[in-house]
Amino acid sequence: MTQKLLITNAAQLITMAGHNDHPAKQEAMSDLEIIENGSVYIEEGKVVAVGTDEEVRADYQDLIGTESHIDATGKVVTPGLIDPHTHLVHAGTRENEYAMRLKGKTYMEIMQAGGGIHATTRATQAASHEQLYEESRKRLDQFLLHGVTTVEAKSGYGLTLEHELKQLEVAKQLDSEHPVDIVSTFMGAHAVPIDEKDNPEPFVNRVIDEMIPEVANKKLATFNDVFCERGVFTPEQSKRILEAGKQHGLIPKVHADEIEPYGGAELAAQVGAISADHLLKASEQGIKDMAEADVVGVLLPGTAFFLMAEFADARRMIDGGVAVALSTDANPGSSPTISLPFIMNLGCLKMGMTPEEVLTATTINAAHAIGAAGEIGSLEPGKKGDVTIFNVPNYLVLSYQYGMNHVDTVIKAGKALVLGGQLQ
Ligand SMILES: N=CN[C@@H](CCC(=O)O)C(=O)O
Ligand SMILES: [Zn+2]
Repeated sequence: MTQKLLITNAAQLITMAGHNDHPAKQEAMSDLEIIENGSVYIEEGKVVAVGTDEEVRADYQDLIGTESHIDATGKVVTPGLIDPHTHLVHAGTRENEYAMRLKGKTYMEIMQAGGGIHATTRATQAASHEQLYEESRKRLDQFLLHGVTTVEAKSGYGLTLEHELKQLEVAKQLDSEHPVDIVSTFMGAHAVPIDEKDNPEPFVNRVIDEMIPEVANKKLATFNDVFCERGVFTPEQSKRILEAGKQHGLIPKVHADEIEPYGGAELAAQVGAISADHLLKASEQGIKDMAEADVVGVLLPGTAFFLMAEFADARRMIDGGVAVALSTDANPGSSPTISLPFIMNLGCLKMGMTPEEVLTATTINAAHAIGAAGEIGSLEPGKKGDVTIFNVPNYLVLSYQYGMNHVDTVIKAGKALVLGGQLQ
């Protein structure tokens, strides 16, 4: 039987149409392409028709009132939200470090003393494939309940070939078994193993000579990411790792200028990265380089919030011509949340973004940050039938009422998986 779904009469249908070739920049980030009293028809997982209720309803009258009909009267309909930067697959939590930070220890001090990423690495190495799968599956359910239909997921808590592969294989299995789509990133260069911290070169060489070829050979990742930060990987080491990935078809991404200005944004532009992420301390030159090289700036305000750091200057980046996307950075150390709607609140309240810009940043621009704008990120004929319906009368309420989950319905490839805020 043909799979059909008709969504009718949304108070606002936010389509985000028209930005498939390039991410939205500057004024275009405010261009939501809203249809009032809008309807969408999805068939076999793909969007077929988008328009006013009058236009669309006429062709699909027979579905009204059936199981294949969702009445969105009084609600806001958007493309399924996309989270373009997560550390989804990991074991355990680090609330003990949170308590230490509240007493004055810094994130980097904790990491350099063997905690931080190293603590989660120990837990992730010790966890079985099944344990990691189960922990991560629960997080994916939470993402779905918060309106997210696609996430990027990084490795980087394995730090050996065996355990990096384990993380990526868990992500692959989740991608095929859980309705939320996963796009994978290899991040073997997330930290230098603590017992090698005084001599990182052999580890850098293992990432380049052993891990990257094997990950690429097994087709376990699309992207290759590196934590370019003082005390972690230098710009020179990062560049070697990213160039090596390119040789094996892995597209570069950079954890850039998170703790201090370190040339990460400049490096992302130089190597042709698809995105540079964090950017709290990005330099003027780095922002200029990113705008010119079309590197998407993935901003993670949850991390600044949770590390009690100064927020990235989204306003300066958008005005300077950088296409901005937003993400949770979901991870156990610097941003233990899966709430993309809360990240949207922070985008407005702490980074100078407008309600229109944060919607663009979590839909079409987020799709561009993971190279998926041809398939997701907007509601246009031919795209995946991924839809989020919010129980609010207009989109301004989403960024105005903060810390709340207004998600009512989530549709993945034409199938309703969340109804009335509940997983089905
Ligand atoms: N900054 C580097 N990596 C992660 C944090 C990882 C962790 O603390 O476990 C991030 O993006 O914030
Ligand atoms: Zn990260």
